[in-house]
Amino acid sequence: MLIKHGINSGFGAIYMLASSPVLRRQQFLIRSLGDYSDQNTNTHQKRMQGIQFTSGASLEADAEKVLRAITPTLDPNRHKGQAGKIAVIGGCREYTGAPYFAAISALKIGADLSHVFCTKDAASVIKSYSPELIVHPVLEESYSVRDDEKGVISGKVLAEVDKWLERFDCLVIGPGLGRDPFLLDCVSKIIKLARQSNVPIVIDGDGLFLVTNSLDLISGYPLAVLTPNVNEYKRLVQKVLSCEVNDEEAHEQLVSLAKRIGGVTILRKGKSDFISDGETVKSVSIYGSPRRCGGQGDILSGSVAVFLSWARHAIRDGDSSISSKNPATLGCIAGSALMRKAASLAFENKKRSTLTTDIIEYLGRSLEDICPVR
Ligand SMILES: NC(=O)C1=CN([C@@H]2O[C@H](COP(=O)(O)OP(=O)(O)OC[C@H]3O[C@@H](n4cnc5c(N)ncnc54)[C@H](OP(=O)(O)O)[C@@H]3O)[C@@H](O)[C@H]2O)[C@@H](O)CC1
Ligand SMILES: Nc1ncnc2c1ncn2[C@@H]1O[C@H](COP(=O)(O)OP(=O)(O)OP(=O)(O)O)[C@@H](O)[C@H]1O
Ligand SMILES: [Mg+2]
Repeated sequence: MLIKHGINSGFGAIYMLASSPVLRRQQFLIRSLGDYSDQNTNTHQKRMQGIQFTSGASLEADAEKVLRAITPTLDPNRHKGQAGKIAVIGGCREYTGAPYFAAISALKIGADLSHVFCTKDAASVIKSYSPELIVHPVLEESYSVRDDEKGVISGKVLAEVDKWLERFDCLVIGPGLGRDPFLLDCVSKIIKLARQSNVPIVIDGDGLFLVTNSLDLISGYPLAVLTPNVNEYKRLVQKVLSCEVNDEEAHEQLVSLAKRIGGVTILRKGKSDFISDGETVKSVSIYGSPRRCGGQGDILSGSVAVFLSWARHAIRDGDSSISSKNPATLGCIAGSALMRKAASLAFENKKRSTLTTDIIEYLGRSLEDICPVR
């Protein structure tokens, strides 16, 4: 309706409104949904349009449909690893919760193996949270490395990660990583290696601090997903677009941001989550939880990693219910929806005392409600 209204407003009205944010927004929506109106004229294409534009003029994604399309069936013929091998690069002296939340969420959703590459101090703590995680104490912070050893140690860190890299379906870089310059320098090299091997990467937390200051690391890599919260988004907009966040033209700004970083996918977290790959924008507004305890973004990053991997497989298998060819946007839609559904179930039960670990306990049931195991 919004679009028709905009088109039929008459030239005079359009002319008068030419500079208004409302009209610019309508024009943006028309551009963004261009494919949709083209498809409307062709019933076959319309039937085949699948996921991407099922909500008509609304930006709201049909997240349940995405979840059903990409979640693999539990097939007894499959072997360990085929449902996903995820690695989280994060965890330092200060933060051990964040990498744990991301890595355990990946397993609870259905990945087969979840690794964590962290500093030595963090490793035994993370192992003690869960025997399910495979923890590599390989990262080093400046305080434990002499200046003259830095080259050698950096080479060792890279070699340790490289041994495993091609086995992973997706890396999550940043939860609880910290901001130590030496450690971040090693992580920059890990990102370069991942790109060379075409391994998808979800960048969150301190990983966003790193890439915001070194955009070349991810620029032009379509298998990169950025999951900024309010602060992280503000820093990205300032750095990339050299302006402030503009909530009146939020969608246009998000699309421009993703485009300017060369078509990476950005999931802007907030009251509603907004997702863009520089071409389209989609929202996920499923009711979540009013509790804002720390760690929910970490659940999201681990979830997006799993769903992105599954979406890649579904697209490769030619699943006809998937019209989008971008596994990154599908992974974001699915991860966002599942996280919000789990948060709402946890809140129903625990109210004000809801914690991140409670939400993690509802990931399995939330997915089961949408895609029951057959
Ligand atoms: N258990 C663990 O191990 C966890 C570890 N984590 C890890 O911590 C690292 C840093 O990540 P981060 O999220 O604390 O950094 P960032 O976003 O810069 O926020 C810093 C401060 O900004 C503020 N602020 C926040 N939101 C705001 C808003 N909407 N609007 C306005 N202000 C807002 C607020 O401070 P306030 O202003 O309230 O004092 C907030 O404290 C990273 O590695 C991450 O993975 C987390 O994952 C949590 C669980
Ligand atoms: N106001 C809100 N209402 C409902 N859900 C929200 C709201 N803000 C964020 N969320 C949801 O919570 C999840 C985490 O977003 P948040 O902005 O808290 O990330 P974060 O700050 O990176 O978290 P973390 O503490 O893990 O670092 C996202 O899935 C998002 O959809
Ligand atoms: Mg965060």
